Amino acid sequence: MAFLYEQAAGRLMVALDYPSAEQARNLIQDLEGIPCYMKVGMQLYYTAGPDFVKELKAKGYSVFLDLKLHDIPNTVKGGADSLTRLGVDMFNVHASGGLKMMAAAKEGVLSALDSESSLRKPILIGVTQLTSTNQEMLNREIGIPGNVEQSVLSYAALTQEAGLDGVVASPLEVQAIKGRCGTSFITVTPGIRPEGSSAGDQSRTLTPEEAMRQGTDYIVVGRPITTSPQPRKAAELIIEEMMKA
Ligand SMILES: O=c1ccn([C@@H]2O[C@H](COP(=O)(O)O)[C@@H](O)[C@H]2O)c(=O)[nH]1
Repeated sequence: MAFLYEQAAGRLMVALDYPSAEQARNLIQDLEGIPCYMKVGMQLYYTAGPDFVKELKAKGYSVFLDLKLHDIPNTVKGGADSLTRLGVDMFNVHASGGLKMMAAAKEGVLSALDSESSLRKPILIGVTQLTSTNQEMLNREIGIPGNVEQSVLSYAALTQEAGLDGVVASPLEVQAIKGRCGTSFITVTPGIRPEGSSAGDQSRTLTPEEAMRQGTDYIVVGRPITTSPQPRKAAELIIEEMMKA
């Protein structure tokens, strides 16, 4: 049972979307002992920076740095080099940046690993279509024809061609991605909403149990935990649901 619990908890990524390190530390203290992944996004990173990532690593957490790099290839290569040296366990780039940009990110990872033997290789993934994007937005605002799943699949295939390890997508697309790219191609899925919780700005959602049943590797959960009056209980309930799948 303890093994199953640890396995499930290790596939839960808690999104530390806070405006200050202090607020993030309060949640981390509340979740102490739960062996989950911690996800640092732009809000926290822009204020707390690399030192906060180092603090999480010193506490023993696996860290997903969700900065979604998107720039010209040379710049992304430099960014990827820096993030690999920082020691994050996972980071991402936008697949819409294209094949060369994603390949450059991988080159950045490899150049850092070549120059410092103590570094570990981070998992590098591509963002397909944001889980807040719906069909109408995709076609009318973003200007991509076809349905969301087709776009997600074509970005997943491009990400794999660039040599990356997996993608960020909605749990609704996991089976199609695994079917196209293989089961070892990693899926990281935000857009997770336990029964009865508000979707907010998310469009393509499933519950934790449903997402796990789709075969996803990691689920990302922010507000259902961070805005709960009892964050630890919310996280424990999500892990219980994950274990049911
Ligand atoms: O397509 C994407 C990519 C990243 N995210 C991030 O995941 C969390 C989700 O937070 P919730 O509060 O559970 O909605 C957040 O940090 C996003 O930046 C995403 O939602 N969708």
